[in-house]
Amino acid sequence: MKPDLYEISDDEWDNHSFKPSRVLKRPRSSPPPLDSFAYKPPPQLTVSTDDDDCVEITPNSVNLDELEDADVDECDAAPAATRGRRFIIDDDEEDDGGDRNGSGSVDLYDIESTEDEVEDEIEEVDEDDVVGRALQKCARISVELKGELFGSSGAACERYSEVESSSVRIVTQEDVDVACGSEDSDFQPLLKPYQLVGVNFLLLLYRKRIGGAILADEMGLGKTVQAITYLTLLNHLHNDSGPHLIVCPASVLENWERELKRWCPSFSVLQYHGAARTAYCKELSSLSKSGLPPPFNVLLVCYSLFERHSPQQKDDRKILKRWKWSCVLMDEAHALKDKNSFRWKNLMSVARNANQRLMLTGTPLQNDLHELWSMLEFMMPDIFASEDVDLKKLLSAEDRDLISRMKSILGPFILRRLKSDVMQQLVQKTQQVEYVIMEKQQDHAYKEAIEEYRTISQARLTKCSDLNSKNVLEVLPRRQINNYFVQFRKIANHPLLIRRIYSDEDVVRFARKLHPIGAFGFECTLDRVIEELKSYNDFSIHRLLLHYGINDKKGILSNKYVMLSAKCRALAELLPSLKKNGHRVLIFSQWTSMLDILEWALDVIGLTYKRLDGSTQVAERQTIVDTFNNDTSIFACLLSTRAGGQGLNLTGADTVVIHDMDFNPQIDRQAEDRCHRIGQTKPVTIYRLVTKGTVDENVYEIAKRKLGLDAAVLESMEEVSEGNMPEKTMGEILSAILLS
Ligand SMILES: Nc1ncnc2c1ncn2[C@@H]1O[C@H](COP(=O)(O)OP(=O)(O)OP(=O)(O)O)[C@@H](O)[C@H]1O
Repeated sequence: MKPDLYEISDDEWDNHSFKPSRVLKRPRSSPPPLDSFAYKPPPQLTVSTDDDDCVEITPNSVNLDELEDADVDECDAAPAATRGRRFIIDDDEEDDGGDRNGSGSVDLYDIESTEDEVEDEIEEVDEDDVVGRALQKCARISVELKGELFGSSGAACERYSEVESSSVRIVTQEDVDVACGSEDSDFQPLLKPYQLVGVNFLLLLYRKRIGGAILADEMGLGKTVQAITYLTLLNHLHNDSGPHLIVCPASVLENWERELKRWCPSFSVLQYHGAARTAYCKELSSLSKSGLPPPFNVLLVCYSLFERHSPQQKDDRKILKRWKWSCVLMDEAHALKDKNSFRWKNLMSVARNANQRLMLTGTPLQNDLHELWSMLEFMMPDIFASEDVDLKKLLSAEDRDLISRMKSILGPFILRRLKSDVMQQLVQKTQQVEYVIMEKQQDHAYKEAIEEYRTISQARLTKCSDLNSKNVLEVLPRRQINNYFVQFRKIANHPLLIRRIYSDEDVVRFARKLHPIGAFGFECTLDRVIEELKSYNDFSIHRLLLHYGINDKKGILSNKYVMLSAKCRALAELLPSLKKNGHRVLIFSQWTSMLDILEWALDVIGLTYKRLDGSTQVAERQTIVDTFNNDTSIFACLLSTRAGGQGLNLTGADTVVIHDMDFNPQIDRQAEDRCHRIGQTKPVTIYRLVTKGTVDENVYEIAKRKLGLDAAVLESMEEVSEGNMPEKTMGEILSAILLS
């Protein structure tokens, strides 16, 4: 079965390409803190808010020819007028009334003729400078918007509490009560104060006709709730009842529906996935073809609808493109970090004509600045269009001036609050790195792999006699480097993830037994079965033998084999003591086969658990979450980092074990925050397992370095220092192991 959005199967691991990261050097001068809606003191600007304060942004349509996807049809050819956004500085139009075409009584003037003071803020840029041009356009709106956000009072609002009083100007909790309340329900829609600021931020951008926004609060601070309240208020204040399109990972579809019912009971919501999709697709198709409005206020879909090229998905997307969406809302919007992906392009072809593209993500900066740019381009394609320019080259993480400029200019479009800033009452989160030490068998397996790969590398090196290289990148093909690295990671996690116990002779013997019973299908030849089994790891062979009840002198493995790994042994010590002290645990791994082994380990240790990964039926996922949260007799929940790490509320646990870390630390951060979020009452502890003396340690170093970039762009600079780990790409790491 095709895995879910981010699920990585073992096969895909083999093809995984790890991107090298960059070292952040100490900045020449510290960039300012993120210039955000919530925290920035008012700039000392003299922006006029007199009449005529309207800016029209010149449409800069995305080149449709770039979309390779056959999806692009007549629906994409939106009139230019709908692409350009009007930005109104004048705030006295209380009856904005959903007039989002810029018609009505407001006067407009061209962006080129803004105030002199504004011009002073904007640097001259070269015409060919894509990034500079975009930032220049953005700066114009940014300057105007800042003036609007902080008012003319000039009152400083460094801290959240001050922002609360100075910025909450459009709606208050009373408005939320009226808009979200329902007579049929006891539910009290009470927003936390910072959430009220968030809803006001979104409403302000809507009223200013800014076509996009990023709500980037840290995970678990209630982005879903703020976004839904915002949609409710659009209906209540602006008579804008949609239709809205919400795109999210499969695991959180149910949660969205549930939260929509609670916070927006008046909306009709349709989940367009699985059985519901089959039931509604004809009806929706004929309604949209006839130009009739959709029979819902909110349509909930998964990202997967934009990823594939099946006729069914193409039809679905055609339906979506026929309607004009008010707000297209992307949850876990870092899914749009690659503007060359089908997902990005297909979703853009639906979202382009929406009034607003609202992005929710707790981790906006995943790896590099060009990924952030992809999101920005999605959010406001008119401004951030980069055509076919290679952004990777333009957006260097080492360009401190660029980072500083981006932070300052993007501030008004991105609202990011950290838990430490807004929720002093949120329980403490403690991070712990557990270095575990391999015992004999695992250590041998690791050393054997080093020897084997070293021999191959040295042989290659000798062949290229003119090379006296110390870099495997010059000696081995990229794919082989990836494979070696993955093999090292596997052994560091569990030696059963490679084949070492079962010899080729064993495999042939098992194949002779499995072939006649059709274990691989009766049409499969014996040779093919042997070939297939040879590619299996020890654990997979063991499981197959177990399944078919095949045993001989060296057949099914005994339970002691599951404890061959240092990590499993560490868990065998840690978990029972956690249980004894009343804790409950989420255990994350990136590999589904590792989760299988962990199930075995938990059985051996004698602990109860649930499991959720990409192969779990979407309809079942919320049930698993609810069962785990409510049934305290279940001690652990095993999750794949990709399918289980996003959006889920698992506050039933207070401890997280990251069994194997990701190169991208944001993925692990997402996982940690499944239980460190609103609703958590106990202090949370995160354990990261790192196998000593293996590439695990390098992965941990790389992850730490990437977090430094995140801190530089989105947070304060405190975390970035010269003490960062030395720059070691995967190639360099392998060079050190294999060519030394
Ligand atoms: N004002 C509130 N009142 C009651 N419950 C709330 C409130 N705000 C958020 N919650 C609850 O807190 C939990 C976390 O909220 P939510 O899922 O919206 O966070 P999030 O920021 O979207 O997280 P993630 O980034 O992980 O998706 C949810 O169970 C939600 O119902």
